[in-house]
Amino acid sequence: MDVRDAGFQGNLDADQSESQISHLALDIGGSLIKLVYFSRNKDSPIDNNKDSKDSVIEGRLNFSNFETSKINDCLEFILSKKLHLGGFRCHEAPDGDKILIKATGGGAYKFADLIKEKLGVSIEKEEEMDCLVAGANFLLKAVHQEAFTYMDGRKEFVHIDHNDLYPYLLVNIGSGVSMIKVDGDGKFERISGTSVGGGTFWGLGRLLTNCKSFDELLELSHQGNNRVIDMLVGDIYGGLDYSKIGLSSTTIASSFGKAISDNRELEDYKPEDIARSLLRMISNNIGQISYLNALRFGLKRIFFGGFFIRSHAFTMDTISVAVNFWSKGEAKAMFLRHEGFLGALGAFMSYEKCGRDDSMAHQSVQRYPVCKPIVGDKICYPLNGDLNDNGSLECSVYAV
Ligand SMILES: Nc1ncnc2c1ncn2[C@@H]1O[C@H](COP(=O)(O)OP(=O)(O)O)[C@@H](O)[C@H]1O
Ligand SMILES: CC(C)(COP(=O)(O)O)[C@@H](O)C(=O)NCCC(=O)O
Repeated sequence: MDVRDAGFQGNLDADQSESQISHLALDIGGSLIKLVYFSRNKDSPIDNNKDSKDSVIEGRLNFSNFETSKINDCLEFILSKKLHLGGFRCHEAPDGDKILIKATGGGAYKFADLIKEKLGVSIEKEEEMDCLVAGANFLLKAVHQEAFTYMDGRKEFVHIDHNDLYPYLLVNIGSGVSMIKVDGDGKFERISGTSVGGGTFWGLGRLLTNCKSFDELLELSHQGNNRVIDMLVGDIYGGLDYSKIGLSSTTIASSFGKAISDNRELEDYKPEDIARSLLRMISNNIGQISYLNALRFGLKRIFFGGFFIRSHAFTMDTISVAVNFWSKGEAKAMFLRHEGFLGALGAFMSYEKCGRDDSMAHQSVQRYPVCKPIVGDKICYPLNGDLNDNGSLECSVYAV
C-alpha cells in the first residue's frame, strides 16, 4: 500500500455512497468485532485499465469496532453502510455464495450462518494467527510512526529499519493472549499464550467493581491507588527495601495481598483501588511472561497489540516496566497505534490473494483494488491519545 499521507479521521462522510466502498474485512473475537474497510475518495476515479500496473485509487482505511455480544448492531451497521457489498465475487459458487467477505477470529466460524442469513453474503475464513502477523508486518513496514515505546509518561516513536525488523515477538492481548515469534512475512510460530488477558481484566473487574463498561473500568483504574490492596515488599519488610535480591520497598510482593490480612470485605475497598490493582496485576503478568518468552528465543523487541491496551497510559507503563525490570533493560516493550486491528488488517490484506487468483482475476482487477505495501513513504499523524476508535487512515491502493 502506498500510504502517501495519513491521518485519523472520523467515520465515513454521510454522503459516501456504496460504490465508493470496497474490501470489508472482519475480525470477530471473543470480546470485540473489528471492521476494516476501504472507502475511495469522491474525487479519485476508478481506473478500469486492467493492463496498467500503476493505477492508483486514493481513499481511506476505516476502522470500527463493536462488542461481539452485540453482533446484531454490527450487522445493522454493515447493512446501513452497504459494506457487505465490499467483498469479492466468486463466479463459480452457487447463487447464495457469490459474494465472499474476508473474516478472521473465532467468530468467523461461530457466526458464519448468522452473517449469511442477515447479510446474504458468505464468509471466507482467514486463519487468525496468519492475520495477526500480516497486520503487524503491514503496519510496521507501511505506516510511519506506528510503533512507540511508553515509559514514565513519555511516548517515543520508534524508527523501524525494514531490513532489521525480524525476528520479533508479537504479543496480542485480546480476550486471551497469544505470543508469536515472527521471522518474516508469513513466517512465524505461536510460541506461547496465557488465558489471563483482556477478558480476565474486564470480567473480574466487572464482578468486583460493578462497573458497566470497559471504559468505566479503565477510568476507575486511572483514579485508584493499588497500594491499598496490593501487599508491597515494604509492607512485609517494615518499610525497608529487600535490596539483597533487588526488590525496592515499593515493589508489589503480592497482588491483592492486603485483602487477606485486613479483615475487610469487598465493599470496604474503593472500586478505583480494586480496578488499579487488577490492571496492574494483569499487565505485569503479561509483561513478565512476554519477557520470558523473548528470552527463550533471544528476542530483543516485543510488540504489543490487542484491544486490551487501548493506548492506556497506565497499562503501557506497567507492561514496559515489567519488561524493563525482568530484562534488566535489555528488552524493549513497544506498542502499536492500531493495536486492536492487527487481525482485521491481516484479513483485509488477504484480498490480495484474490487478485492473484487467475480464475477471477478479471473481475478483481476492475472492481477490487489490491493493497500492496510500499515502504518508506512519510505519514504525518496528529498526535493525540484517542486515535484508535473509529479513526481512519488515508492511503492509496494500487489496482493490479
Ligand atoms: N469497549 C470494549 N468492550 C469490551 N472490551 C474492551 C473494550 N475496549 C477494550 N476492551 C478490552 O479488549 C479486549 C478484547 O481485545 P481484542 O483484541 O478485541 O480481543 P478479541 O479478539 O478476543 O475480542 C477485552 O477483553 C477488553 O479487555
Ligand atoms: C484462543 C485465542 C487465540 C482467541 O483469540 P482472542 O479472541 O482472545 O483474540 C486466545 O484467546 C488465546 O490465545 N488464548 C490463550 C490460550 C492459551 O494459550 O492458554
